[in-house]
Amino acid sequence: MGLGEQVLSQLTLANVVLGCVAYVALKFIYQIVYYRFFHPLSVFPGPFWGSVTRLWIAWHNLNETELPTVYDLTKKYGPVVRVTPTLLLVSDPTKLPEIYHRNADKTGHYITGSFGETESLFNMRSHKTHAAFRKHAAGPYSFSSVKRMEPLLDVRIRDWCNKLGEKYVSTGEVFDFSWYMAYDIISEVGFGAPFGFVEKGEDVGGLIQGFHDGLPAFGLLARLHPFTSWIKTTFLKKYLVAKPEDDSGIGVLMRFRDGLIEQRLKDLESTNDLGRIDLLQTFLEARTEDGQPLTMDYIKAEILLVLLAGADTTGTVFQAMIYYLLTHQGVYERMMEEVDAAVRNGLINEEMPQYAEIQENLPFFVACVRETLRMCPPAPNIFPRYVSEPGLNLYGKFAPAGTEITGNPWIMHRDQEIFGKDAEEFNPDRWMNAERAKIMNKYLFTFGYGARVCLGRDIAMMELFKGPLQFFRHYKPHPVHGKPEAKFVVKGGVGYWRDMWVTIEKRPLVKAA
Ligand code: HEM
Repeated sequence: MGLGEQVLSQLTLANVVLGCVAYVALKFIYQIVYYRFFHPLSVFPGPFWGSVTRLWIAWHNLNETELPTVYDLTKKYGPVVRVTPTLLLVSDPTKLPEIYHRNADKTGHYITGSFGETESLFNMRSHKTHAAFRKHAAGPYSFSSVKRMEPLLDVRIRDWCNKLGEKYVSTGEVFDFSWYMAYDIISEVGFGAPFGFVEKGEDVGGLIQGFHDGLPAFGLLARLHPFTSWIKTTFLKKYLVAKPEDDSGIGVLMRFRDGLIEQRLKDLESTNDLGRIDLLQTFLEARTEDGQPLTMDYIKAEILLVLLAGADTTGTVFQAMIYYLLTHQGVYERMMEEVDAAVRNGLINEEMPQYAEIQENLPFFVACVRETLRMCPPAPNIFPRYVSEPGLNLYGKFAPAGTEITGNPWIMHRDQEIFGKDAEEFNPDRWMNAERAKIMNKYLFTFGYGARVCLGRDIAMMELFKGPLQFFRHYKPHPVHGKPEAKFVVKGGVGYWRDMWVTIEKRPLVKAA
């Protein structure tokens, strides 16, 4: 029998299966040995499984254990930990400028799919492409535009405060302090009308639920990115990429967005000037260098991003602030004394305090907001970038160009060198010293860092200074006993509070003397 025939005679189904299994096993062993001992990042410390496969971080992400696990690892291994075969997690905030410099490209972690197929600013990986597109969005999001939106925010905050009075103070009803005001404000500044969360007192159209349901896919797609890029080239793509036809998850928000845009285009058919100052209108009016409008797919992606990035995040910070003040009675009392004195002395408008007045006259209240943003960033996530040429020296070890590198705001904000020995504690006083506050602000990572920093930061800050202030002036929240304890959960890299059960009582409203 010839050699060929001998080989063919062995080609049974069992042998083929065995061969495949052996091939996969050998490849896996090769990957383990290579990544653990020969890869350039093998000089950095990290957990065994994390350093040889991305499945380790994906698994923790899915189990909602990624944040505590990697935080513990930074305590064990120091300021740089290898958390995937190709990704270094840095916990030292002074490294932020080197990681997030202006030419740093985002990595494949920002793969599109979980939020739809078209790239928004958030997903654009090349810093050059991003810079070209960010120009179009910079105007609408600029501080002067946001200042013009302040009266819109005032209307929503007023509505919300009234609604709370009607629905909860008069009945004494227990409720789960939620994001409703934040969602209505975002739709007001984004599309010129509230979603109606406050009005209806419910999660309209299941949008919040849809967002939360979409988070595990967001986290997984990103963490398994070389693999998910490949899957997107196969027939399985249709199961990975969110689309408006989906019954749950991000599809719900996409349908909602499409309805809003369709309505706006219809309205524009009857008149060219709707007198709108919302973000949707500014995107529709934006023109490229050669005078062309932005494509509808791109506008849709940006508008979805406003919904995804703007509402839940601010709502979560608001919830966190309630939580910290409920659990730090002394801080709450000091904050309220400052607020009441400022109203009595005519330093802030007694009906609706304005953004500039708050910043100027309520230092301790402002410190409480900043401390909440430090302690509880609503995206306690990884934000990876590629190290660019010629590579990066990290505490005597070399990370070559192309290495993926990231910080995580939740971890960086607990750095004791920058934020103090009590960095794990909620202590707004740390912000009361101007010199110290300047340094801490420099390394605050809640809104990202560098050229890709959050575009909606001014909108969020205005909302976070005004909304909680009005709430605390009008109402005193009380924790509810006999309900599950409030818990900060992180899904797919996005955090939110579960079980923020409170009752509220009306406070006697302080007036100007
Ligand atoms: C407390 C509230 C918010 C937090 C903590 C937050 C956080 C962030 C972070 C961390 C990034 C950068 C991500 C990265 O480096 O990959 C980002 C980007 C972005 N955020 Fe926010 N955000 C908030 C509110 C908002 C609001 C209210 C809007 C819109 C109305 C918004 C719109 C955006 C946009 C458009 C980007 C992409 C910017 C770019 O890549 O050029 N965000 N946000």
